[in-house]
Amino acid sequence: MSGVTPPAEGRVVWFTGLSGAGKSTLATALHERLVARGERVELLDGDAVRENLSKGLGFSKADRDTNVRRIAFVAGLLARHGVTVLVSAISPYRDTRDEVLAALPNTVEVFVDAPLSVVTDRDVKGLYLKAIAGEIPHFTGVSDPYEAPISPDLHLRTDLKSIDACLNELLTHLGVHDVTHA
Ligand SMILES: Nc1ncnc2c1ncn2[C@@H]1O[C@H](COP(=O)(O)OS(=O)(=O)O)[C@@H](OP(=O)(O)O)[C@H]1O
Ligand SMILES: Nc1ncnc2c1ncn2[C@@H]1O[C@H](COP(=O)(O)OP(=O)(O)O)[C@@H](O)[C@H]1O
Repeated sequence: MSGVTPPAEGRVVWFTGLSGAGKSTLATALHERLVARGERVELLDGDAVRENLSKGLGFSKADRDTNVRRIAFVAGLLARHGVTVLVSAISPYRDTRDEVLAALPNTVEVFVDAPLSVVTDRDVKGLYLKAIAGEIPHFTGVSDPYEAPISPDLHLRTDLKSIDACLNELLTHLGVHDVTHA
């Protein structure tokens, strides 16, 4: 047997919340900071995942659950090799979220939270207007459920705090002493 020590398991930081709540913004900012520190980190973002790993899936409960389980599977493979994995996905169903998080190592569940009125005003992708007009069926928060985490590791109110303030909370929670932005 060789004496190569396997890397310690990586963390999985799982961002959940409504469309437009700020998951991608915060996950991308955190990714940037961790990369700058030389950490091995990968971002699994809802949009990119749906264009590749989950291409063809829709937004029924069954399809969303499949999407979330696929993301968790890949996150687990990466984490096993010492990679920090940042997941950004609405992941609206509590039972599925709890199930996949329980099976992953070193998880941090981040509830990225802003009221529906705020995300509708932001309407980052112009989808809420269409969803409210009935043009997008099963739209989370409008015509499909979002089940908020009951006791997330971190609860970030993005309507009350700036991006920088949220990012600092994340870094503090992860125990990251940010030398690059001191
Ligand atoms: N019906 C419906 N409901 C919610 N979201 C919708 C829908 N149709 C398309 N979109 C766009 O898809 C993005 C959400 O994909 P996710 O993979 O994160 O969703 S899920 O976790 O499988 O529920 C989501 O992206 P984000 O805004 O980044 O959350 C939307 O842009
Ligand atoms: N504290 C905050 N954290 C994250 N995003 C914020 C915050 N405050 C305002 N925003 C804005 O909200 C929007 C969130 O969009 P996005 O990150 O794409 O959301 P999601 O990935 O959850 O769909 C962006 O335009 C971002 O600039």
